[in-house]
Amino acid sequence: MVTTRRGAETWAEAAPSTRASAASTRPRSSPYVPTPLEQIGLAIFPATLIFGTIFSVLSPQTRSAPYDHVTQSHAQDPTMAPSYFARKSNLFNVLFVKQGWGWMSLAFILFVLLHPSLSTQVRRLQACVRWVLVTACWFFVTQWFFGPPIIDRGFRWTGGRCELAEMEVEMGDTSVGEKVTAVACKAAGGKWKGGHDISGHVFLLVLSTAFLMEEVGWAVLRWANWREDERTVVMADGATKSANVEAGVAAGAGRAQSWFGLSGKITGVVVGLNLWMLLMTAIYFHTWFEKLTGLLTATVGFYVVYIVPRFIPAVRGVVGMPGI
Ligand SMILES: CCCCCCCCCCCCCCCC(=O)SCCNC(=O)CCNC(=O)[C@H](O)C(C)(C)COP(=O)(O)O
Ligand SMILES: Nc1ncnc2c1ncn2[C@@H]1O[C@H](COP(=O)(O)O)[C@@H](OP(=O)(O)O)[C@H]1O
Repeated sequence: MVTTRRGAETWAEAAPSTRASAASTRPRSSPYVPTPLEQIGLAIFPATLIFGTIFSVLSPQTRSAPYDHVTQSHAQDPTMAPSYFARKSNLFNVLFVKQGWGWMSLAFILFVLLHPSLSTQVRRLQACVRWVLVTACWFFVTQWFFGPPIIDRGFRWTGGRCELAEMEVEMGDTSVGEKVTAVACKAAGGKWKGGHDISGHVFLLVLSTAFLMEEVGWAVLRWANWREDERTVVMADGATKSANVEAGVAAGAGRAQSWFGLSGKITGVVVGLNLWMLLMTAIYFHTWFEKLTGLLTATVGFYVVYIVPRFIPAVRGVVGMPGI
């Protein structure tokens, strides 16, 4: 907790002049990189992946369970799988992650509609624009990108193929090999093998968690004025200023009320489940490199939606910034 000269006051209770002088002496964060607070939040993702990967190597139960490199999973038989969470059929995977974008979107919509910090139509609209952008990113990477999604295109560019499709190509149907996706291949009973398979689970779980952390985190921090907003932005004249100069509502407007509200708490549950399932993917599925590329792909989406607007004023004018 940050205290003032008198020692007993919290940062939020301090006089505005005290906070202003502290802010002016504090080094400014760069608009080109996440703030120190965001860096702490984002570090959770690589830390979870590293911990899970190390755990999978050290755990005798996990190491001794048979692993299939084509399906990127351990034996699925309940008597042989190292854990309930090592099975693709586990309920958290089937009902939660496989519908993960839907759950994240539901939590977000509830937050936009119910949380008092998003009191104006402009704030709600800009939050929805950011959702459309991250949803387009998810859609292009995992569902469709003018044909097969980016994950499937990457798989084929790196030499992967559907074994069944290859057979058909040999029989003269050359169009099949070009059009096939992981879903189509598996549905046709083929084996999707040989390429680099970016982890869709890592991508989805990281991007949707980072999205909720940005949207709910900054909105609640400013609403409660629990901590000084550290974000900086590049203005149209090239000057770098605190993001507060563009804020429509004073920080701390909701200090006397419930900070998170029901919708913020629901978001917390989705974030908690996401992180748990990210850990399970880290322990039981994929190679470390496929998890890393899942993380990097999500990081690109995060950077475009949340950091780029800070240094391109025209983009910021359209998408806004959470909590501002
Ligand atoms: C030409 C311009 C086109 C612009 C297109 C813009 C984007 C439009 C998006 C339209 C759809 C939005 C709908 C959003 C509502 C939903 O949430 S959809 C319902 C829920 N579905 C999911 O959440 C599916 C999530 N699952 C996955 O993404 C994948 O299953 C996976 C987890 C990433 C991995 O799958 P595997 O099979 O395990 O590999
Ligand atoms: N945490 C998890 N729990 C259960 N299954 C998981 C999982 N993480 C990944 N998987 C499974 O591992 C495979 C590869 O996942 P992805 O590429 O999305 O990261 C998928 O198999 P299926 O496609 O056969 O369902 C997926 O369901």
